[in-house]
Amino acid sequence: MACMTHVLDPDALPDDGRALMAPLPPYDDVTRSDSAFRAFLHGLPGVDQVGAESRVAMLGTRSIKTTSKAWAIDTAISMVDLTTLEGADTPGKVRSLAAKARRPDPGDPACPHVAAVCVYGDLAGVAREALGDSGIHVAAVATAFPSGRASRAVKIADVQDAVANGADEIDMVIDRGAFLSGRYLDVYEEIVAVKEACGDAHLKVILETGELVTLDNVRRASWIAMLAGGDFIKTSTGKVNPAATLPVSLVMLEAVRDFRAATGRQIGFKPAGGIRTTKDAIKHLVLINETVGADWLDPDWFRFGASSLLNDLLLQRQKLRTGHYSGPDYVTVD
Ligand SMILES: O=C[C@H](O)COP(=O)(O)O
Repeated sequence: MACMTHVLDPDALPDDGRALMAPLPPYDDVTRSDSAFRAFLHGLPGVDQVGAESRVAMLGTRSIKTTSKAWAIDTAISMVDLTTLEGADTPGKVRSLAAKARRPDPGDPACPHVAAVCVYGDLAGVAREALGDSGIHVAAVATAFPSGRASRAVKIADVQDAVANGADEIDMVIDRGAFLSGRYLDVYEEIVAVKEACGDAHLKVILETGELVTLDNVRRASWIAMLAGGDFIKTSTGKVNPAATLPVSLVMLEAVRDFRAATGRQIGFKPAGGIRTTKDAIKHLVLINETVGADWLDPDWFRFGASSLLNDLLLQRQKLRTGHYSGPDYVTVD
């Protein structure tokens, strides 16, 4: 992953922990108090929900040529965080997922590998070992995923454990209870603390947009996560419906676009949960291209969090190459 600039300037840190929370200019002042932060977040432009829905509906009707489709499928494969997040996960399941991540189509060496394997923290070591020097990242969910209901100390220990086990990407959940009761600074401070605990691991901040009620809240939570130093903002855990809807993705993409324009710092975006078809993936690629541009069309800056999307991408890829769908044993159905 390309080097990302940390939002904090370590040389500027006085002794008290609060200084750890100074975001980049021109926003260095907005977290000085609860009321200042609330005023900033509620002063962000309101989201036109009807406009967002009609824009994504319009983009969803775009057709793409067969040659572009082949490119889009391979690009989407290279952006998948291949995920298993079940209580019944075993080391064997993670090893077989890692094998699939490395060689999604064992019959075609030209098929790209995925971006990352995403697991619970206790299985990060198994994934790390199985992925070896493939260049595939190990992402671990942490901070009492998916509810986020635990003390901060427990969440930090969860992150440290996942990193010690070999995760180089941490997918944290925000405290939605704090967010929805207006305690924005608490949400912010927790992300800052988790980022510190990540060390060199990159941090994806899951907003769980299906619980945030409005698109205005999605915009506010995106800004909290970006100001706090998240490397990526991510829609959902995959455990709550609705998850990665296109209007939500549009709002979050606008947030990363506006944040880069204001601060010069680029933040990645990861829609996750409920993205199962090649059609859904291509709609997202069109949305990126139209909203933030080609700078984000790269696995360093865009990921799909998905457990079964890869299977459909492989089926459609095979269909493009051979003109027909392969038998049911061509992809593992999981
Ligand atoms: O982060 C990824 C999600 O947990 C996967 O959700 P999904 O099973 O709906 O693809």
